[in-house]
Amino acid sequence: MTGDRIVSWHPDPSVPRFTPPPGAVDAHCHVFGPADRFPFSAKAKYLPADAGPDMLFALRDRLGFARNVIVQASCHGTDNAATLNAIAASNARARGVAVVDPAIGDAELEALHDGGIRGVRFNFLKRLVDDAPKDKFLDIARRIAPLGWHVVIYFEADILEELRPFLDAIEVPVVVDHMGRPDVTQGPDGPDMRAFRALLDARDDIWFKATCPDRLDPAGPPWDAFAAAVAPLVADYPTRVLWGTDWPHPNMQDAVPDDGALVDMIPRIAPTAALQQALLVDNPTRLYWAD
Ligand SMILES: O=C(O)/C=C(\CC(=O)C(=O)O)C(=O)O
Repeated sequence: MTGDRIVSWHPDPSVPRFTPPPGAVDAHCHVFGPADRFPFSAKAKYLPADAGPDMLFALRDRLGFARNVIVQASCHGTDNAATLNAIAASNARARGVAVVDPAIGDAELEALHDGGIRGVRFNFLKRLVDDAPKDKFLDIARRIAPLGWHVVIYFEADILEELRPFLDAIEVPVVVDHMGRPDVTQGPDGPDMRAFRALLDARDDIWFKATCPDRLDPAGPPWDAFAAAVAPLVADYPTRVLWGTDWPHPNMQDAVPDDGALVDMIPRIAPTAALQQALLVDNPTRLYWAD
C-alpha cells in the first residue's frame, strides 16, 4: 500500500536566494497524514505518501519563513484532524483553513476556531471532489460569519463567469486559490486575467493567492509567463494578495517544483520591499492572525 502512495514534493529543495522579511507567512500549504494516525478519506482522489508537520516545519525553516497557513487537502475529506494536529504542533506558528461537512454543528465550528482554523475551503475542481453543492456552501458561509472567518475557493478559469452569482452571494471575505487558475500564457491583459480583474473590482473583500507557477505555466521553470502575467496583478491589488508554496504540491508528481525556486519567484512578482512586506507579512497577518 505505502509503495503505491504518491510523492509529489522535491526531495532536496534549494535554499532560495531571496530572503523573506521577518514574520513571513507561507499562506498556502498542506499536510498529508501521517496516515496511520490520520487516514485518508474514502473519497480521496489521490493517495499521497506521508508529508506531516515535521516535514512542513523543516521546509518552512529552510525557506526562511516564520509561519504557515495549512489548507485542508481534499484527500483528507471533511475530517480536519491532520490539519489541526499540524497547527497544534506549530507553537502558534500555523493557522488553518478547513473543509467542513454542511451538517457540521456550531460547537464543532467553535472547536475548529479554537484549533486555529480561520476559514473554510470550497473546492470546485471535478478531478478532486465529487460534488460542490452551492446552496450548502452558501449556508456554511452564513454560519461562519460570526466567527470572523473567510471562504477560500478553488476553481478553474473556465467556470468563473458561471460562479459569479454564487460568489456575489457570499457575505464574508473570499480568497481565490491560485487566482482561479488563469491561462498565464495569455499574458497580463489576456481574457482570463481581465475576467479575474473584473471579479476583484466587483468587491474589495475578494483576495487572491499569487501562487503555483508550477501549475499555471506550462513552459516550466523559470516560469517567465507566470511572472509576466502575475506581477501587474500584485502591483494593482497589493493589499489583498497572499503567497504560498503549495507544498507538498498535490498531484504534481510529474513536474515536482523546487520550493527554493518558487520562493525566488517572489521578488519577480513583488519587486519592492513594501510589496514583499504586504504579500508575505501584513496581508496574511490581517486575515489569519487578527486576534
Ligand atoms: O492544493 C492545491 O492547491 C491544489 C490541488 C490539490 C487540492 O487542492 C486538494 O487536494 O485539495 C490540485 O490542484 O490538485
